[in-house]
Amino acid sequence: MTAPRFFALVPAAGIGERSGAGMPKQYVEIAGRPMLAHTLAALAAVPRIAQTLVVLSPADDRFEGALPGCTAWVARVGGASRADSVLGGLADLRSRGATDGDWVLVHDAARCLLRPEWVDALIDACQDDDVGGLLAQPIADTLKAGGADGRVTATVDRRDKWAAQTPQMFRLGLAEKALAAMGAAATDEASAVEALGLTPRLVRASMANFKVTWPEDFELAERWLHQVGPSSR
Ligand SMILES: Nc1ccn([C@@H]2O[C@H](COP(=O)(O)OP(=O)(O)OP(=O)(O)O)[C@@H](O)[C@H]2O)c(=O)n1
Ligand SMILES: C[C@](O)(CO)[C@H](O)COP(=O)(O)O
Repeated sequence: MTAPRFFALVPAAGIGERSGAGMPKQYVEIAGRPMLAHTLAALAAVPRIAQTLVVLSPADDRFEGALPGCTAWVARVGGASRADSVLGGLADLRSRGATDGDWVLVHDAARCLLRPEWVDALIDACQDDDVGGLLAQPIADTLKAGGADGRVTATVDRRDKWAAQTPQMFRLGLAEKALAAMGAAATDEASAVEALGLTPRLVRASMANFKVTWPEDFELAERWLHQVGPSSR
């Protein structure tokens, strides 16, 4: 039996509506480079990852101009939801020779502060696991549930709560089966795997691995990137 390989899959087919950027947020420049370029550079710095596949929207006309010379594989198979885009990417990986037993690390294009050492920590923690797992961060704030009127409806016990991040690492066959069963309702791979009755492993990362979502997040990401410095990207 051949050893499983590790592939990264970066869904980058979103429109970035909440960011207010007026363009897909993965192409907004942060510290002089499109956000997507930072994300791919972090994954390229992980020697155990055999190859990274970027999933773009079929209508994407920015990628080649924004990331010239990019050596990642590209598949224009993005769908209406993140889950659809990931499923399209998994099928593309399969068409390139990946098999059920290979590991796939799905990572949001929008988490551009990823550090290679967190990816290594995830792989170390999960490569012998029966299920797989994800980077995550224990909740540090008191958690409130809110109603449509903008008022608190409850304070939620935070003691066992984690904020799910990416990469999320599962075997190709399991990720495909789980996402196909749950469909667009799956906001991440782990929730789809959980719906099959399995328990993904939580691997602590850092708050710095946040997802650029809102307009103010671009400046925050830029500040972090300047602190980390270009040499480690
Ligand atoms: N149909 C979609 C929706 C999202 N994504 C990707 O999934 C990641 C996480 O999604 P999110 O942060 O929600 O990005 P957007 O969907 O672009 O943002 P918004 O919801 O504000 O429109 C992003 O890298 C995004 O490009 C995708 O590939 N295909
Ligand atoms: C996958 C994810 O980043 C984990 O926190 C998140 O679920 C993506 O959610 P979004 O609503 O598509 O941004």
